[in-house]
Amino acid sequence: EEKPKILIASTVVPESVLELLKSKCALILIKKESKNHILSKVQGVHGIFWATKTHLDKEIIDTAGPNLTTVCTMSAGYDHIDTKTLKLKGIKFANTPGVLNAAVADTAVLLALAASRRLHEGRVDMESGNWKNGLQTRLGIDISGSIVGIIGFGGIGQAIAKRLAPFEVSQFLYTGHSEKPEAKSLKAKLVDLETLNKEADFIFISCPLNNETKGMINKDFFGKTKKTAVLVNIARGEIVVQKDLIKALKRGKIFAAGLDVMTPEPLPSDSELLKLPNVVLTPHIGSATKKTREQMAELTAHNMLRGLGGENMITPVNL
Ligand SMILES: O=C(O)[C@H](O)CO
Repeated sequence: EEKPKILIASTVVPESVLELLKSKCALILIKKESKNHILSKVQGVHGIFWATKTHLDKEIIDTAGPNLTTVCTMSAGYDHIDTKTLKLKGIKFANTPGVLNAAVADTAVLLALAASRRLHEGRVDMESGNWKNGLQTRLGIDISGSIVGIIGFGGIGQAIAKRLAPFEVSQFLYTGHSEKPEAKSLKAKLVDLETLNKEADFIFISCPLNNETKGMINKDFFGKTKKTAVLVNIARGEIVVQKDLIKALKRGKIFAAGLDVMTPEPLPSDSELLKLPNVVLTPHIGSATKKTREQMAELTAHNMLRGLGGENMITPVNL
């Protein structure tokens, strides 16, 4: 019996995971992130292992042809995948939720502390010989006693709250479509976005990017934010209207921002975001620890093998 063929669009899959896949499948490894290159290799595959930010669009899915039964993305987010076409064609689809919650939530805490305590500004001042006198010009915002708002209270949002609870937060607020049972032990309260915005001292964005959330954090939003608020985004850049955020930061409509995600990525090196003292940036490294990336690759591979074998995948997305 011939082995199923899978296209692996990635340069980041560990050797051990490639070995596991090789034992059961014929691998077509794509090392260039170019769509044309992918199009030239994808025809006839049974599975697609997607670990690139390139959009997996209708053209690629169509070009793969009727053999294709299983698509697995090595990411929690799947805004870069044309799930509508997958659904239409009855192609099975899985992502990697859960295994990255801790690493991403750690990054959120890192950014919240760094932004609220003006890490970037202080460092830049030191480099330019501007230590200044005393602490009075460097005052930050406390997490202890603060109200923390979490937009999107899924696995990552909850992991952020769990990490921050020992910092003596006074109240957690969250937004979402329904009350989460996990919220109870954290005494987190479901509110609408406007209430969260009005009340929160720290605002974390940890929801998926989709039609509902795209551009949701915009000029109107910043018009109602506390001037002392700290915004952290570890989700997707496009949830925020970046030019509105830049204005809000410049005009003191909010205190600071910590961003792991932005628009576009990579961020152009002349972006205004890089020039603002009250912004802390990391280059989309939320899940980037050795252990987490390995676990994501392993989960993707197991989903793939199960999908191809006609078994239930571990973390399927119900389209
Ligand atoms: O969605 C995810 O898993 C992260 O953004 C890394 O790709």
